[in-house]
Amino acid sequence: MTTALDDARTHAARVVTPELVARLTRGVPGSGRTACHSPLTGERLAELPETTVPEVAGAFDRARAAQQSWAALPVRRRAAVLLRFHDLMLRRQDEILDLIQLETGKARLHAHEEVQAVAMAARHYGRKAPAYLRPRRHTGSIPVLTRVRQLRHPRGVVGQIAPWNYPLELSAGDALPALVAGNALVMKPDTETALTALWARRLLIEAGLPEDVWQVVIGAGPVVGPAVVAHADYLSFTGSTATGRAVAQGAAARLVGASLELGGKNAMLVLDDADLDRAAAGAVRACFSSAGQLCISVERLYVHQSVADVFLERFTARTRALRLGGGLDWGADMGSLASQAQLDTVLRHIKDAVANGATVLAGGHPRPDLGPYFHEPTVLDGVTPGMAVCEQETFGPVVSVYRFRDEDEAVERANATPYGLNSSVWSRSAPRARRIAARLRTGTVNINEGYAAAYGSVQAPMGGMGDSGLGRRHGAEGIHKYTEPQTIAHQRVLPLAPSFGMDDRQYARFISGSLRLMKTLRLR
Ligand SMILES: NC(=O)c1ccc[n+]([C@@H]2O[C@H](COP(=O)([O-])OP(=O)(O)OC[C@H]3O[C@@H](n4cnc5c(N)ncnc54)[C@H](O)[C@@H]3O)[C@@H](O)[C@H]2O)c1
Repeated sequence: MTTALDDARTHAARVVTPELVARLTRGVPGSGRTACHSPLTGERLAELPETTVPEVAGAFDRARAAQQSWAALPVRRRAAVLLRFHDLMLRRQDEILDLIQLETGKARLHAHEEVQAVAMAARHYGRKAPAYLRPRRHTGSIPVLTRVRQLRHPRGVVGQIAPWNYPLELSAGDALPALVAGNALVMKPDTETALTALWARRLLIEAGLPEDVWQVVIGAGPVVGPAVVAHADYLSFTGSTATGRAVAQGAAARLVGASLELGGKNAMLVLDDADLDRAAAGAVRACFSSAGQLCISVERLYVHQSVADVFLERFTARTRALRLGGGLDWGADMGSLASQAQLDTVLRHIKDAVANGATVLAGGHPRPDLGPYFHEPTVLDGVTPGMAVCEQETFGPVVSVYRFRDEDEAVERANATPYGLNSSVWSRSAPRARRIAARLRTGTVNINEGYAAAYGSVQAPMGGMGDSGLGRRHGAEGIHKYTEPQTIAHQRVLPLAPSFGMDDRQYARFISGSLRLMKTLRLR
């Protein structure tokens, strides 16, 4: 009889062949050697090049040289690469789904969320980049006489640092707007999920990206990360709040910009008029997608006291029914945690909560029979302030349930965290839900959805308030951050200085008169 571990080993050997690793790592600078592992087995998946600090500088040199001719292409030519990438990725999605599952341990459905998100970003920026980057006219200092055009130049070489939890979305998804804006890129993925980022890079090269425009460097975060920060013209960081602060300090010292997509402790509010079946199903998805290792997943569930018992019965029944597994097929609803460190945090948070009086309504146990880092989806009740699970991001399949009396209390408690990434409100009354949504201090709010409605709306900005970060991805903000706006003002006929024999006083009067006239004519 084969075990889950035997199956995972067989899949790993079939998918991650030496030929694939050689093809994906071609061009990655690295005189050292490191390795990535599969959470499904806990064993080595592939040996990878390890980039030294001087080699990171070399990657920036190559990217800088390649950026010139990439930026000189018309935007439409660059955008066409994204559209071809979109088609290629959808055609070859099984390859990347296998790889994401092997590198992260997540269920195929959750790996597919990444393919969907990256396809949407590729299509959005592939179609809209020419409009986002088009030169704009503005009303000048003296209307008609001052002609103003605003250009958007690429920043140069963007340094991108990515985590392991959504390795396709947080590598390629964030790279696409930077590249289409005319930048080159030096990316440091998490070593454990570097193959996924490298697969996306190789596919973009097949779609027409010049080889050197996207460089990948691999190595330990505290070594290679600061080397990226030391050379980049702009930084795009996704990861924990603690590391984000260090990156922001490095960027500040060099006076380069940075966008920081950081952690969360996201709340879901179930109001007394919510559709409880829909809310229970939505909560399962919002809490346990990618085994809760999703920055916008729900870790705090606030339920109106009048519906709490009914809601909890339905929610816990659905939670217990989730099928756990690590097969490279569509058979599991939830996969593994990504590492021993993730499992340790989950075990520590549950143990601390239970020791201090919380009760486990569903789950609560690791599942070593399925693989080394599997853990049941877990629902906790009776969690109180001071418990680790109440204050800190768990980043795992653990949610705490709290009851509230009225809207004001729900909003106040949902906002009582330094984080401000995502939240969700469940109600049958749209005006009521929208009113509450506007009071929540988070970068995105979903109504009658956990996270996907806002995240999937790639035209609209997504990002965090407070300790959840700075800057936004998606939409205009998600591409304009990768550009330097430049204003070119052309003064025609009348100079902006005393002229035509006027002295300073006459000139000042003339200007004041013009300002009044402009106000009367509503010209500015
Ligand atoms: N807001 C978002 O969009 C978003 C998305 C996904 C994950 N996250 C957050 O990411 C965290 C989980 O990811 P993680 O554990 O990989 O985060 P992390 O901060 O440990 O690592 C993120 C990346 O930074 C690198 N790094 C580590 N030390 C560094 C340093 N000193 N300088 C520069 N880079 C360094 C790592 O190697 C990795 O590539 C969670 O807090 C999660 O909420 C946020």
